[in-house]
Amino acid sequence: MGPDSSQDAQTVSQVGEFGLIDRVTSGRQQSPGTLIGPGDDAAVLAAPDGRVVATTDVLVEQVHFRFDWSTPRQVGRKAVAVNLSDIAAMGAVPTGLLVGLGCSQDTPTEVVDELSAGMWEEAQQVGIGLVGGDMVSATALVISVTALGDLQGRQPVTRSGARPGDVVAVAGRLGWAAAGLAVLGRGFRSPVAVVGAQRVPEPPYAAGPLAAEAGATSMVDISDGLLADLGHIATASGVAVDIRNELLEVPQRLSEVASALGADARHWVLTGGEDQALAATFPPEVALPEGWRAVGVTAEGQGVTVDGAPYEGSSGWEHWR
Ligand SMILES: Nc1ncnc2c1ncn2[C@@H]1O[C@H](COP(=O)(O)OP(=O)(O)OP(=O)(O)O)[C@@H](O)[C@H]1O
Ligand SMILES: Cc1ncc(C[n+]2csc(CCOP(=O)(O)O)c2C)c(N)n1
Ligand SMILES: [Mg+2]
Ligand SMILES: [Mg+2]
Ligand SMILES: [Mg+2]
Repeated sequence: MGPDSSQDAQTVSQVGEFGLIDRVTSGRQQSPGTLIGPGDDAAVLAAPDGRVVATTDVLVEQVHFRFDWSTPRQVGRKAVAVNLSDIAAMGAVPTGLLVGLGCSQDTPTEVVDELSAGMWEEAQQVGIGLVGGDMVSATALVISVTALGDLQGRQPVTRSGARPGDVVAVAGRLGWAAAGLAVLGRGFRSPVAVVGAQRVPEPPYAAGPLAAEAGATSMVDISDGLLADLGHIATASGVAVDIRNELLEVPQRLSEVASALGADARHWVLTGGEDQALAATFPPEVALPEGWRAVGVTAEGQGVTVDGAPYEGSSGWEHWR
């Protein structure tokens, strides 16, 4: 953390808006592409490629995280990770982050310090920094992260380029965060791996640019569920997607948690969000890049099926549903 502008302060209202901004911005090492960082009316980042990739995801307390389930540092990491995975899903690398934070006046300054520390931790995994943001009073704790990225000369990999006959592949974990959500939801707080996955995703950041270089025809990150997010590729590309159960590994760890809870591990793998894995389609002649595994195929048609049949039940998370 940067220097404490008010050593004995307990809440954000005692430090004030600008004190809070000082706390989270001072003493931070920005990446060399940051021409102007926090402190002016806007940041200025180098855009080596001439194009800028931009994405925003908002996280709300009680909807996306709970402080009795996760520490503020873990929430900070997750808020950044879910945005960095969207950059990766375009085949880009991240260049900088902007963070909007809303919190009530009695929020302990330590919570903001730790959120900020978590965001910086995740940002530094990919060598970037927080170049700006905003702080406002709010009735619920809300975090809005905007990530910017660079395509490094590659074409963006959209959701709309899949062709019939492509191979559907994934990189990263599937179902782990959903299993962790089930564990936490039943009141267990044990630090098992799946709970760790729900608290802090580990998106396969490098797999996005690798897929783009290998010639992926479409790509998406899995925030809502494999079937739900492949549905966006199916719709945008005008193809049918079929997931093959025999290709879809259900990790032993998930099966163990599922049998302890009386749940279905395969359902978590097919429909669980928040692992921020990547799913992409590749022409059949392409060798899958490192970290990618085939899970299905595309065909003429529409919609997403599992072994040729529509999936019974919800295919993933949808707000307000
Ligand atoms: N309020 C909005 N105004 C304009 N565009 C929006 C708005 N909300 C979402 N979008 C756009 O709609 C598209 C789909 O958004 P969505 O949030 O579902 O994607 P995502 O961020 O990949 O998924 P998730 O939020 O589950 O991580 C994105 O291109 C997003 O920028
Ligand atoms: C307290 C609590 N309750 C439920 C969940 C589960 N959850 C929330 S949002 C989401 C999908 C991605 O969201 P978005 O589409 O906004 O990116 C999922 C699976 C959670 N993480 N924490
Ligand atoms: Mg979104
Ligand atoms: Mg996404
Ligand atoms: Mg979503």
